This record gives sequence, C-alpha cells and structure tokens, in this order.
Amino acid sequence: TTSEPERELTDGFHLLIDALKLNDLNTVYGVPGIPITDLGRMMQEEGMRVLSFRHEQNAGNAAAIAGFLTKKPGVCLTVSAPGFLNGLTALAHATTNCWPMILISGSSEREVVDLMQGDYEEMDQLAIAKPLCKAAYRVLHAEDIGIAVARAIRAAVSGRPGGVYLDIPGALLGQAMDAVEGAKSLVKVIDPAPAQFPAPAAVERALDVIKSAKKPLIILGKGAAYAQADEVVKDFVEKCGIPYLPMSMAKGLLPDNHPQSAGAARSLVLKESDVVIMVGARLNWLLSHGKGKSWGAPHSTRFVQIDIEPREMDSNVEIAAPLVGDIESCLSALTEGMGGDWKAPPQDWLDAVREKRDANVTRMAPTLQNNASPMNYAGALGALKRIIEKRPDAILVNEGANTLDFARSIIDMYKPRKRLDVGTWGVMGVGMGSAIAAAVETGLPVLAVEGDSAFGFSGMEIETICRYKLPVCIVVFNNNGIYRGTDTNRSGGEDPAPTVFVEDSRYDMMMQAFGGEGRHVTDPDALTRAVNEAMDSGKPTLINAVIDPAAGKESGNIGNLNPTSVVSKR
Ligand SMILES: Nc1ncnc2c1ncn2[C@@H]1O[C@H](COP(=O)(O)OP(=O)(O)O)[C@@H](O)[C@H]1O
Ligand SMILES: Cc1ncc(Cc2csc(CCOP(=O)(O)OP(=O)(O)O)c2C)c(N)n1
Ligand SMILES: [Mg+2]
Repeated sequence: TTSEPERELTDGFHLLIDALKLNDLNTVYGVPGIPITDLGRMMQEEGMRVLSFRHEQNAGNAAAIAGFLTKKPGVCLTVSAPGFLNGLTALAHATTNCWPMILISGSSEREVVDLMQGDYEEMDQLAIAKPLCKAAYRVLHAEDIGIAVARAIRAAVSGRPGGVYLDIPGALLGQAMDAVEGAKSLVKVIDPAPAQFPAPAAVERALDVIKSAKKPLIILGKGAAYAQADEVVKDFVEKCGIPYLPMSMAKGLLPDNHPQSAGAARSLVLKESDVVIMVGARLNWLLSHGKGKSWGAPHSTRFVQIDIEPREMDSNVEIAAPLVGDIESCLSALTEGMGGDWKAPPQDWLDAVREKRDANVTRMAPTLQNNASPMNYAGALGALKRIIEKRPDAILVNEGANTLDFARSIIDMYKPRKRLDVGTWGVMGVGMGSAIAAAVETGLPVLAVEGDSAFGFSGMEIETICRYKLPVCIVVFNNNGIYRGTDTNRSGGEDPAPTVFVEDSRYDMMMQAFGGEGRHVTDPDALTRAVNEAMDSGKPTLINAVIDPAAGKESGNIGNLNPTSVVSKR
C-alpha cells in the first residue's frame, strides 16, 4: 500500500502570525506571559518586531499612537485578566481618540470561564471589553483566525477609527490544521477604510453657509491630522482664506506661523466668529461644548461640521451644515465647489484676527527669552520652542498640567502629526508609550516634555527605551509636584500634601541606572545645550529640568472643572 504523503500542518500560533503579516501588521507592543509567551517568540522568529514593555498600559498607549501615526491598527499583545485589564485602559483611550488599535489578549478556555471554575488569571474578558471599545471578537477555531484578524482590522480603521479587542483563548494557539487549508483561511483585507464621499446637496448647503459668513473660522482637529490628507487640507484653508485654529494634535497641519493661523487669538475667534467649520474636530469639553462664555451669544454661531461619523452631528449644539464623509473627500468637494471666483472673508475680520494674534505673540515673546534659575515655564519652554523651530521633523510628546498647557501654546509645530499629547481624555501616563511608538514607527528623534507627575505614570519604560536604544530625549519638568511643589498638609500633620513629591529629586539618575544619558539642568541655556546634545547623539537621554515649585497653578488651564466645597471648614 502506498502511504499517504505526510500532510504539512500549521497551528493557531502560525495562523495568527501569518494573518497579521499578510495584512502588513509587523510590529507588536506587549508584555510576555502565559499563554502568549511563545507567541511573542515565534512572532520575532517570523521577522515581526516585538517590543516588550514593563507595563501593558504603556504598550497599549504605544499601539494607540502607532494607529494615529500610520492609519494601520497598532497591535498590543497581553496575557489574560490583569494584563488584559492593563491594556484595556489604552484600548479605551484609543477608542476615545478615534485611533485604530487592536488589543490581542490571551484568555482562559470558555468552558472554565463560563462555569467560573477559577482558572489561572480567569476573566470573561470579551464581555468586559465590549462596552469600552469599538468592537470585540473571540476566536475559538484555528480556521477562523484569518477572518477574525480581517474583521478586527476593518473594524479598527473603517468609518470612525477606534479600538478593537481580539480574544485568544490559550488552547486556540495550539490547535493544528492542514497547512494548505490554513493558508486558504487567511484574508488580506481589501480597502478596509474606503473613502466616504459627501452628498452633493450637503456640499452645496455647506458652501452656502460659509459664503454667508462675515467672520468665518476653521477649526482643525486631530481627525484632520489622522486623515493624512495634508495637501488637501492646506489647499482648502489657503483657497478659502479663512483664519484657522488648530486643536492640539492638529498643530503643524499648516505651520503654526502660517499667516492664517489664529492660534494666538483663540479667545477672540471663538467669541466673535459667526460661522465655524469643524474639520475632524469635536465640540466636546475642549471647545466648551460649543457654548457658554468662550463663545458668542447663544445660537449666534452657525456650524459646518465635517466628520466621518454621522452621529457626531448635533452632539452638543445644532449643526447648520453637516458634511458626513472622510476629510479628504469632503474638503476636495468643498474646494472644487468654491470654483474660481471665491471671495475671501471681509478684510476687517482678517485684520482683527491678525492684529490680535500678532499683539499676543509680541506680548509673549520677551517672557520666552528669560534665563531665570530655577526656571519658570516660559523660560524653559522658550528654549524648547527654539529647538523645535530648528528641528521641525522631531516628534514632540507632551503631558502634564502646566507642562502641557504652556507647551501647547508656546511650542509651535511646523509639520503634521508631530505633536503627540494627552488627547481627548487629558489622560496622564501616555508619554513613554507614545515616545516609544513614535521612535519605532517613524525612526525620527523624539522630544518628550513631561511634567514630573505625568512622567511618573510610565517612567519605568525608560528601561525599555534604553534596551531598544531609541532616540528619545525626555525632559522632566521637575517642580516637585502635581501642578506645583509648594502645597502644604492642611491638617498641619507630618505627611506631605497629596500633590507634592520628594524635594529636588533627580530623575536623570534613574536613566543612568539603565545606561542612558542623565543630565541635571537649572537654567534654559543649560537645558538648550543638553537637549541639542541629546538630539544630535540620538542616545536615550533624560534631562531633569528644575522648575520653580511656585511657578505652576492648580490643574493648569482647567482648574475651573474642579468641584468646590461650599461647606466652611468645621
Ligand atoms: N478620516 C477621517 N475623516 C473624517 N473624520 C474623521 C476621520 N478620522 C477621524 N475623524 C473624526 O475626527 C474627529 C476627531 O475629533 P477630536 O478627537 O475631538 O479632535 P480634536 O480633539 O483635535 O478636536 C472625530 O469625531 C472622528 O470621527
Ligand atoms: C490617569 C490620570 N490620573 C490623574 C490625572 C489628573 C492629573 C491631571 S494633570 C496631572 C499631573 C500634573 O502634574 P505634572 O507634574 O505632570 O505637571 P505640572 O503641572 O507641570 O506640575 C494629574 C495627576 C489624569 N489626568 N490622568
Ligand atoms: Mg509637576
């Protein structure tokens, strides 16, 4: 009898790897452990880049930012239960910011979880993930891995991008199947984020509203940055001649020193504009929900809103001209519809905006040139502003309260997707994950400007940065505390106030512990020298920048969001 030729087999491990690689997902951010330790080793063996972190939240934040920067889902890989939960915060953060990300977590077998029999790191992860992300799937059979990965990719990048959870029970990885059948089960996703064209009637309506404006304003949001339609955005803004306000992570879509930039005249343009064109930006808390004292009289502003998500319209205030579609398609249609005889906005409006902006810039300029020691925010950030001006390709990561708010207005950006910060939530702890992903995905130098509290959330990843020898220069604005370093314990007791840290701590010495470069500076000139040296060397560097503990203010610019007690102290 002629024996059957040995059938070649594949298994869940290899099908998952092949499915990711087939779809050009070759980088994974994660923390190893049961049941995915060998998966990470095999990914590396198959030529994927596997970056191993010290905490899954930072790996997830890296995957989230990778999604924002590349328009492909960033992939985070974790163990079950606690590892999954650590990654889930980042998955929810990605979803809140409309960035594509896939969290792949190992999990326990269904039969044990559903009977709650107490497995190692047991948790009903799929159920827990569902409400916190855009889509969540579980795979039970090896032959379904191909379609599951395809679904996860399409769910992450189509329409409004977001986070997707993919649940991988341990036993799935070991499931074997015929290699030929396995290869046939894989799916290369076709056109996962299709262009979505606006309806011609919606374009007409929007143009009519814009034409009627006496004081128009464009607000560019991080959706416009994410879209990577940079030339289309620039052409639209310059053709219509309307002043624009970039939201934090949209800075650099046009250079912040562009003649139409109204960044330094934010208060005036929000209050005075009569038509506002939202481009990939939401009227959420960051824009006072489109109402109240930051804006003109109630219902006096008419909104044109460009967004891929139809349900975003009327979320906070009435939208006079909803334009549903992707940024590129919508702006191209508007630009085309403007035709050749488009009238620029009234000159008195353009003059008012420009005069206000230039007056504010002129008033601020001298404060940015001070060499005070210990430093204040303006002096330290003035130095970093001048460095970024000379290094427009560098990526700036930024988090903190005062460290965030002052940097956002002081450090101009000149190119798209160069400023990575706390996003829609205002969440602390995204710094090191963002810095690692920025360096890995772009190969460009990264300057991370961190409040000392913000740095503390993800600071252990400086070992990760040293281990992968990433070109990241971290500047810790050390004011000995959260918002300030001068708070005192109101009870008069021994313990320090909840918002202060050890005095004169030396974060630079932490970096030296892992072989990185550590510097300690107390004035802007020394800060300038240290940052330039770090960015020229490309070596992992941490600069401990001493900031006057009294220089900050509670919660930076958003202290008003804090509830206050009306009960007098007993
Ligand atoms: N390619 C795209 N085309 C159109 N809208 C997009 C695209 N990508 C994301 N968006 C939308 O952009 C908006 C981003 O808003 P938001 O995160 O509030 O920005 P910002 O905080 O900068 O104002 C979201 O409502 C999202 O649906
Ligand atoms: C996950 C999470 N936990 C707490 C908080 C609340 C917060 C907002 S800003 C901030 C740190 C501010 O201090 P820092 O030293 O970084 O900056 P500076 O003002 O220059 O001194 C905290 C703790 C948030 N936003 N997210
Ligand atoms: Mg601080």
